[in-house]
Amino acid sequence: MKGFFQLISSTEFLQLFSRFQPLAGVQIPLAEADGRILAENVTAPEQLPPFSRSTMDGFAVRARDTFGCSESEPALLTIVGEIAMGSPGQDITLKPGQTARIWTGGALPAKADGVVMVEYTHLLDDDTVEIFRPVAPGENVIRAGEDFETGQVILERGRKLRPQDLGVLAGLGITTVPVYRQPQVAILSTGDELVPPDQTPAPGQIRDINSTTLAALVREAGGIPKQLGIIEDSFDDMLAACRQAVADADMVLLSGGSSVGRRDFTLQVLEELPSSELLAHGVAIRPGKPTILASVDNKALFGLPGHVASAIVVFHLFVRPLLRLFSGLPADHGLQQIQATTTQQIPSAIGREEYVRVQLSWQEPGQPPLATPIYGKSGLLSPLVRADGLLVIHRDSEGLDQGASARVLLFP
Ligand SMILES: Nc1nc2c(c(=O)[nH]1)N[C@H]1C(S)=C(S)[C@@H](COP(=O)(O)OP(=O)(O)OC[C@H]3O[C@@H](n4cnc5c(N)ncnc54)[C@H](O)[C@@H]3O)O[C@H]1N2
Ligand code: MOO
Repeated sequence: MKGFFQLISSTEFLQLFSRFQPLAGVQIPLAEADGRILAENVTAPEQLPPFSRSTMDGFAVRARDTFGCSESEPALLTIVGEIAMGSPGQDITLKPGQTARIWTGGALPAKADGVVMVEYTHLLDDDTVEIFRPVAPGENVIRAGEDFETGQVILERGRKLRPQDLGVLAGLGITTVPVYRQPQVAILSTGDELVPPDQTPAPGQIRDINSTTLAALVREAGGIPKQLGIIEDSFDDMLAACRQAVADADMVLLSGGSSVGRRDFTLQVLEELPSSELLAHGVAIRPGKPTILASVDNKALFGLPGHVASAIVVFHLFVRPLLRLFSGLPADHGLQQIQATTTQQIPSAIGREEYVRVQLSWQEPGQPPLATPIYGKSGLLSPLVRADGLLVIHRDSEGLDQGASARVLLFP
């Protein structure tokens, strides 16, 4: 008799990922690097900024020339020039008692170490300025290399690039970036009852939901989804489709046909693929028990449960971590987690880790949010549409009392 699950724990399931490696690195244009994961450390090839710059409009000074000055006893300085924007400040060297006009972002003249804001000055004539407030050395100046020094590691491998990171790279003239290749994920739905969303189902048929939800989840997790459509419950069709999918993608998500139904070929198909290794068939979680994982070299094939909610839950718990591993990130779900307080008793059966869809309501600041379970069969989407996240109940627990504190994984 085929198809009895050999349930492993969610922790054991995640440990299976140790056999997979991140995808290779590729060089991409800086303009396309937002949100991508760095595949190498990046060091600064030069200083940023390359020269000391003023942060204010005013007068570049030798700070000690302003010491002790005030409204009643201004310092008198001789204006020896103006630093035009984009011109090298070092063309001018300040001698004691001298100053130069400067604008925000302008390059400091040689020997200058501070800038007096124009508000605290008064022009006596074209060559002489009164200074009413002293400045300390370094005041109103960003010194050369203050952001980054030459040779400093500025961004580390495994970092998800953010807009400010791209700004640093632009500032340093790094216009191609080494990032991990994004995983290509083939998505296949199986079932004779399925029709594409743009078709009207005949009696007994339903529209394919999982292809759409899984593609969106893949994209959100940093992968590139390829929807390959619906395959009928035929062993030969499924094997051919999977062979092609494995050849073209880094990961294959098959939904439906993972359970013990008469025509559930997923397991056989995954076992039949050349060089495939079945890693798991069944995981002790609810929903999501009939989840399959197989590998073909460094490629992963998931048989996800057909029930629409189960497929989403399994994606968050297992597909997301492996997509992150392929992308160069830690092999965890990467979802935000919070502690929440239950508004009612939540029963659970011993033996399977339970992921309860919950709606959160926020109390006063500093108080944990309240979590209210939204019950519904795993073939329904409405509970997930209303839910903010998944509350986790340990597999050895019979459930939670009202007012208990529990961990909630937040949907991205
Ligand atoms: N006797 C048993 N029956 C079932 C068991 C079990 O242990 N013993 N497990 C149940 C659980 S739990 C789940 S989850 C499902 C898993 O089923 P399969 O992965 O084999 O998927 P199917 O049977 O093909 O479909 C289940 C259900 O989901 C609908 N479905 C499938 N694909 C899609 C799609 N792309 N879009 C929308 N809906 C889809 C399908 O029509 C079925 O209604 O098995 C239980 N049964
Ligand atoms: O475990 Mo199934 O995946 O309930 O829905």
